[in-house]
Amino acid sequence: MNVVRVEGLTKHFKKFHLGPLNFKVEKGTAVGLVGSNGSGKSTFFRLLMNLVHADGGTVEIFGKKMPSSEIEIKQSIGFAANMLEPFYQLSIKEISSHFSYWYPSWNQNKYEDLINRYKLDEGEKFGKCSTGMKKKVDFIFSLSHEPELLLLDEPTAGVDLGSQKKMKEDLIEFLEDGEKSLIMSTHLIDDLKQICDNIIILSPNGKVQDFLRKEEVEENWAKFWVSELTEELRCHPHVIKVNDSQHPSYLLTDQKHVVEKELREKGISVISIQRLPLDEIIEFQLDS
Ligand SMILES: Nc1ncnc2c1ncn2[C@@H]1O[C@H](COP(=O)(O)OP(=O)(O)OP(=O)(O)O)[C@@H](O)[C@H]1O
Repeated sequence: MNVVRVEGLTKHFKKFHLGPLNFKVEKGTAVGLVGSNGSGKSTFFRLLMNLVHADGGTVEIFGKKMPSSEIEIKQSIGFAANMLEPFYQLSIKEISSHFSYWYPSWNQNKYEDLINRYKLDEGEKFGKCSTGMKKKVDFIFSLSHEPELLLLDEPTAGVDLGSQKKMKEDLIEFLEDGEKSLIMSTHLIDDLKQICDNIIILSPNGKVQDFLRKEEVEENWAKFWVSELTEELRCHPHVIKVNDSQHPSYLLTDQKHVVEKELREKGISVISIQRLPLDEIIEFQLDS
C-alpha cells in the first residue's frame, strides 16, 4: 500500500521550477530526500502539506486526496520543518497546549518523556531557544501526537551529536512496527545509512534525478578494474562511467551481475571489484 502518491506535482517560482515530481512511498518505509541547497526539498514538503499551492499535479496521502481531505490527513502527519517561529513569544509548554488541542491523538506522557529525554526546559520561550533547541522542539511536537507519517525537513541539522543519536534512535523506534512511514530531507549520509530504506535524489533544477532502493544499490553498484575497455563496454547501458586515464582502467556500473557476465563472455579479465559505499553513489548522482 502507498502512503504517499505524487503525480505530476509542479511548483513554479520566478527563478525556480520544481517538478514535475512523480513517485510513491510505500507504507512502512523510510525515504530520504537529498539534493543540493535550493533543489526544492523544503518546497516539496510545503506542497505535500498544502502550505504552498501547487501549479499542477496531484498528491494523495493515506489514499486520500489533498487538499480535499486536508484536515483528516494532517491529523495523522507529524510535520517538522521550522514552522514554529510565529509562536516565538510562547513558552514550549504554551505551544504544547495548542498542539494538544489541535490533535485528538496527543500523547501527553510521550511529550513529557521526550522533553526530559532531550533535556529541554518547558518554561523557555520558543523565541529564546537556540537553533538546535528549536529543532528538538519541532521534532518532539511532530512525534507527540502519534502520527502515521512523519515529514521531517532536515531534523538533525544544527543539533548536537548526542541528540542526533537520540533522534535516530527515536526514528528507528517509530518505524519499528512496519506500520508507520517517514520522509526526511537530510544532508547527512549517516541519516540515510542508518534510517532510510529508499532515497530520492533531487537535481539542482528541481527534478527527481533518481529513486534509489538502498538494498538494491548496495548490491548492484560496483567498480570493476579491467584489462581493457572495449567500445561496446563504453556504450553499455549499465556502464555509467569509465576511467581510462589511469592503469588499469575502471568502469562503474549500476548492474554488477549483468556487467560481470558480459565481461566473462567477452574474455575481459577483471583485476579487481569494489562495491560502492552509499555516500559515493549519492555523490556520483549529485555530481552527474
Ligand atoms: N516563496 C518563494 N518565492 C520565490 N522563490 C522561492 C520561494 N520559496 C522557495 N523559493 C526558491 O525555490 C528554490 C528551492 O528552495 P527550497 O527552500 O525548497 O530548497 P531546499 O532544497 O530546501 O534548500 P536547502 O537545502 O538550502 O534547505 C530556491 O531557489 C528558492 O529560492
